[in-house]
Amino acid sequence: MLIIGISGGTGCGKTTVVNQIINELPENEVTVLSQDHYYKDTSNLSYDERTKINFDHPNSIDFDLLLEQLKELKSGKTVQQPIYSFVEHNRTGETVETVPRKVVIVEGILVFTNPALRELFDIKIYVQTDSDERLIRRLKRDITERGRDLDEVLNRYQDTLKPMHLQFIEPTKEFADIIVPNNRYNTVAVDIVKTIINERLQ
Ligand SMILES: Nc1ncnc2c1ncn2[C@@H]1O[C@H](COP(=O)(O)OP(=O)(O)O)[C@@H](O)[C@H]1O
Ligand SMILES: Nc1ccn([C@@H]2O[C@H](COP(=O)(O)O)[C@@H](O)[C@H]2O)c(=O)n1
Repeated sequence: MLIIGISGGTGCGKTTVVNQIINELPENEVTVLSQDHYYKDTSNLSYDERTKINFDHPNSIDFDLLLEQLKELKSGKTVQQPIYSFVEHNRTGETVETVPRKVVIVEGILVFTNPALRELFDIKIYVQTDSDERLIRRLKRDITERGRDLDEVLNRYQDTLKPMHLQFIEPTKEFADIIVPNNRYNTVAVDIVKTIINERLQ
């Protein structure tokens, strides 16, 4: 099994790059663990309290569960990945059955901040996109897909997202084996990643 970590700031295009990699590889060869599904369970808090959580700080992530499930996949076991709702700011209580495959991708803004997780990655990829471009993408996505409005996204950007990006995410670029520039769709980089994956699988 080849375990690939993919990180980079919000809106940089991690999910898009993951989907491009999946499309380039044979069907059923890739399993994805998304850090977004491992936000801590906060059912003990009210909705208003949940909106105030700093979702860009490593403490918001249940790294214990993410690590445990990644290790289980590595040992050939199927896991139940939690499903998260960005509208409710909480886990839905449902899970998705996730099977071990030749390639396991773990993607998320904070996955390179955790040393134990970093140790498990055979290849670390950082997707690099300018912050203005990321903010524009984030605004469009959060308004159309995550039930947010302009003020919510901009306030979160100023209050937590930008400072956390500079403190925790950007510095983890130094751990990357490959940096993918993604201000534009970058099919050349995806081709290179595909070639490396195929070489490592032989
Ligand atoms: N290279 C790109 N050029 C333009 N839009 C992009 C590009 N990559 C991703 N997007 C768009 O930006 C938004 C955020 O991308 P996404 O892959 O969800 O980022 P992330 O997973 O890093 O938050 C999505 O709407 C996606 O379609
Ligand atoms: N309830 C939540 C949880 C997280 N976020 C934001 O999601 C971003 C990470 O996801 P990407 O897919 O964009 O990498 C992160 O920046 C959090 O601020 C949220 O808005 N609400």
